[in-house]
Amino acid sequence: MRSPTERTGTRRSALTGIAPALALAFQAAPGTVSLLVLTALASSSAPVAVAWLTKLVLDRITVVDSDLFAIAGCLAALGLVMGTLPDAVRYLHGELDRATGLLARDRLFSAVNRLPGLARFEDPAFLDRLRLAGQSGGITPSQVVQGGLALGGGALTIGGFLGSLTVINPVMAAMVLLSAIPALAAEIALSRRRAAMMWRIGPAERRELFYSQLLFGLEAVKEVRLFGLAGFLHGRMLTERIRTDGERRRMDRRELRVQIILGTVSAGVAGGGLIWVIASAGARNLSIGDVSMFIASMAGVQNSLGSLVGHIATAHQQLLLFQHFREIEAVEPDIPVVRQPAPLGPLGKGIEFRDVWFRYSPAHPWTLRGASFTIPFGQTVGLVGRNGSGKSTLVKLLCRFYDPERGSITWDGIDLRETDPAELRDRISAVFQDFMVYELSAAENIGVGSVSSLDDRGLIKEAASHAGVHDELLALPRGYDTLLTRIFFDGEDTTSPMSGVFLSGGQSQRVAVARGVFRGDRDLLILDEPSSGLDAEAEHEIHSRLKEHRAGRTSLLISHRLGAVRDADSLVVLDGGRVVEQGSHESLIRQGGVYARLFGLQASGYREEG
Ligand SMILES: Nc1ncnc2c1ncn2[C@@H]1O[C@H](COP(=O)(O)OP(=O)(O)OP(=O)(O)O)[C@@H](O)[C@H]1O
Repeated sequence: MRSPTERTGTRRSALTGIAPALALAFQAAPGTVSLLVLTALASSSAPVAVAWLTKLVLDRITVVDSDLFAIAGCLAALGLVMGTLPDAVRYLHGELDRATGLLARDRLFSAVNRLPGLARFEDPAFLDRLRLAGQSGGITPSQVVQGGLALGGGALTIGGFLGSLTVINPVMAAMVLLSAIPALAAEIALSRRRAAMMWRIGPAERRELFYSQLLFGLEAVKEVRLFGLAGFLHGRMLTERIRTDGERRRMDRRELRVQIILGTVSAGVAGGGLIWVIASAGARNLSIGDVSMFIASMAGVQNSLGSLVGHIATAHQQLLLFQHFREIEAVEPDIPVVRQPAPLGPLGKGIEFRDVWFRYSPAHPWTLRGASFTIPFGQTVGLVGRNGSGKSTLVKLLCRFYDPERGSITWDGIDLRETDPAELRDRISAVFQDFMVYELSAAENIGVGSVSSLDDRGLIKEAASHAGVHDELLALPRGYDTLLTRIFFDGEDTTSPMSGVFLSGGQSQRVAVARGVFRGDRDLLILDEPSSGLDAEAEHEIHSRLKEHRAGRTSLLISHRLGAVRDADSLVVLDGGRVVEQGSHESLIRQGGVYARLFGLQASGYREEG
């Protein structure tokens, strides 16, 4: 038998979510919730009042007097209330949805932003949970309020009608009430199955989204067109959709079968009641008013019970999905965060990797196998090695996106595990290999390197000059205010200077370098392949500028172009997750090992061309 976690992706019972969901709704919109309670009271008592007033009218119809007109007046007023209330309720629910949606989103994103590392974002189950949490977080509180009000209001209506029905025929009243119990049980079971189904189809929905993004996105369009991948991806996307549709169809059919059975039971009870009431009226045991009251009560009880059961089932299903929201809110940090982190001062001595072992998960092979080396204060260390040797992984450990499984990385002797990740990152500037171009203006693309100085245009231009991209940005249609995008436009007219531009790969990389430079005087500068997309002249220029910028700063420079790192104070050669060579360019060349061989290969390529 499968565990609850396997079935619905969550271990908690739906009922434990009621209080947090209601609390979220009250916190988001207390006034709206109070108004909804009042409208629920009014709309649930109105049908009972209408049924009683109709009975009174029918019983007195033979004597037309002022009382009859007064009752008719009340009926008209009630009709008006019943006619307008649904619109008011709809509006109030809309308001509640918006308020809870905003608050839930705020809380969800705050919880995700609290995660210090990267591991959760690489975990498909976490991503599925995040998607369901995003869907349910905003809706569930409002659905639970709706369910609660339906429960209270429904109880009022049902109580009123059942009382009336009991006066006329207590057996029938009991039968109507009893017929609702299997309906409730069946609907609850169905809602649990639906929640489990939504968790089960999560991976297929994620894959479908991935294929559709490839088909519609700009990122893959060149390869998709050139390799003729559209049909292949389209087919994969439809296959995933057909798979999820199949699951949904099976669920809908199951629901249909249950609804037909429940409807038949309910119609049987109503039909039996009708036969009895007609027979009793024929035998003159019931008045016309009694008949009208019986029919209204029977219909009222059945309708109210039906909608009550429906609301409970919907709220139950939403509550099951709401557990994902609660689990994301309560998610544990993916790297251990100490309660009282060691204060991290400005780097004074250096950073030391000591016998660092790391793998991305126990299912993955070791990426680093006992790497040891030092980045001394004020010096530049060049890190080189074959593809997949673990260079970028070392950078990620240095930024504490993950912790080593064995060994340690120390900052002036303080183990990074003892530090606050935010404080550590505040002391680091980096240009990553897989740098970002944000859908923001050119100035903002540089300014986000240090958000507190986002509006300092002078500093932004200085950083752009350092990265050799100032003239290009100045020449854009709106200079530094031009959007760096091809997708989002400021205006309808895509030819206007308001529209965005798409920079070339090398230009984008220089903007990323400017962002790293703009971050300012941090203790450690990491440059992971900062010039991989640049032409030879630009590469030479940027390395000279970065060399100037690095002077006296502690930095880690990664590059496959060994000419760019040979000037580093020392070089570390990584192979298969181990440091295999260390030293200056000259000493490594003399050593005649991996570095000397790689350097020789690159140099010979240039010599032949020369
Ligand atoms: N998020 C991840 N999850 C699992 N494995 C990963 C992840 N990132 C990297 N790896 C694996 O770790 C190994 C080292 O990757 P890394 O990116 O550190 O190498 P690198 O030396 O920077 O390579 P390159 O020169 O190609 O940039 C590779 O085998 C890679 O497949």
